[in-house]
Amino acid sequence: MADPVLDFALRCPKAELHLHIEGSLEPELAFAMAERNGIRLPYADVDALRAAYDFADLQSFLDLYYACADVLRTAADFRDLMLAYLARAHADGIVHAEIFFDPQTHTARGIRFQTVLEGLEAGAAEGLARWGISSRLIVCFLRHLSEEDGFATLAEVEPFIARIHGFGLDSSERGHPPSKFERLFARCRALGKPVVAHAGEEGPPAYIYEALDLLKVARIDHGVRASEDPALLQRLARERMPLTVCPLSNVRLCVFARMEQHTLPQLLAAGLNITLNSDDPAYFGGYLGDNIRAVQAAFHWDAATWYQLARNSLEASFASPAEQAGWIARLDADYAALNAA
Ligand SMILES: Nc1ncnc2[nH]cnc12
Ligand SMILES: [Zn+2]
Repeated sequence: MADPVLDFALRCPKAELHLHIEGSLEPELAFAMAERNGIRLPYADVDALRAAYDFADLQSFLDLYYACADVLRTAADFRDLMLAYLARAHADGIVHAEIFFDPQTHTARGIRFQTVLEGLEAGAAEGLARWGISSRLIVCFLRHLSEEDGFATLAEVEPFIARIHGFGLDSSERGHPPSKFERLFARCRALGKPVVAHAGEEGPPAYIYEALDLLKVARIDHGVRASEDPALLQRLARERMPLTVCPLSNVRLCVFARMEQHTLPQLLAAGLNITLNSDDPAYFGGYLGDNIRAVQAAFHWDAATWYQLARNSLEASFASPAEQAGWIARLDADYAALNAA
């Protein structure tokens, strides 16, 4: 490859910490599942579905994302979905992925939580066997639904709690502040699990404060609107709070008109603990490698910046200190080889 810095950024060991497995459903796979499950998607073919990926905001994306998730019916569907994602992740140097899934999207359609979990775990086990890629599952609550609905979902999750590595909050952000879920997240933490939340994607900086102070999150998902609040930037930097930023997602959902207008450079300059992620790669123009290429084309970062981003992702993961140390040793070796070349 002609550009050694980009080559390093693409190949070095890294973690993906913000990935919705339902958002990795490629149109080809969606149509294959629709056919085998006897479902009609409201699009003529793969091209017509892809042509609908023209979003004005988060809600316009979510409407399509939930409609497509209807093809996921059996444990085999969830397994295939997971394995397809892990294949792409492995190709992008990802050694560890923390994967969101939305149980309410499936249980509301009559699919049992256990079916979803077993399918995802089967895919994860196969990904580990084939490529050595490690993964963890994070249950996300849909914030457009009530806290009561979230508690009912948590009751379905609890028999399987040892197999769940954290809890998150996603879906329509505006009008659904983190404070709506304060009691639910207290219960998740009492179960001994770390919690994360989408905040400051479309919502205001106040939602980021609420995620920190009321939900007591270990990471902020997105958080890009923190750039509007200097005091918040200072706090996030001081606390070394990880932000799982998803650049292509932000452009596709019109948070920023162009990649060049993304606030990533400001967030980095403010000393924030930034990680890069793909969010919903089937819908937003690509996987982590595509995000890295798009960001590098816009900002031309040096190898030290890419090293730090990869390191941040490994250190902000919920993997054990021993696992992290092993991956960081490999990252350090790759970085030393680049600098020696
Ligand atoms: N980018 C995103 N924001 C909020 N909820 C989501 N669910 C899937 N992708 C999401
Ligand atoms: Zn997300």
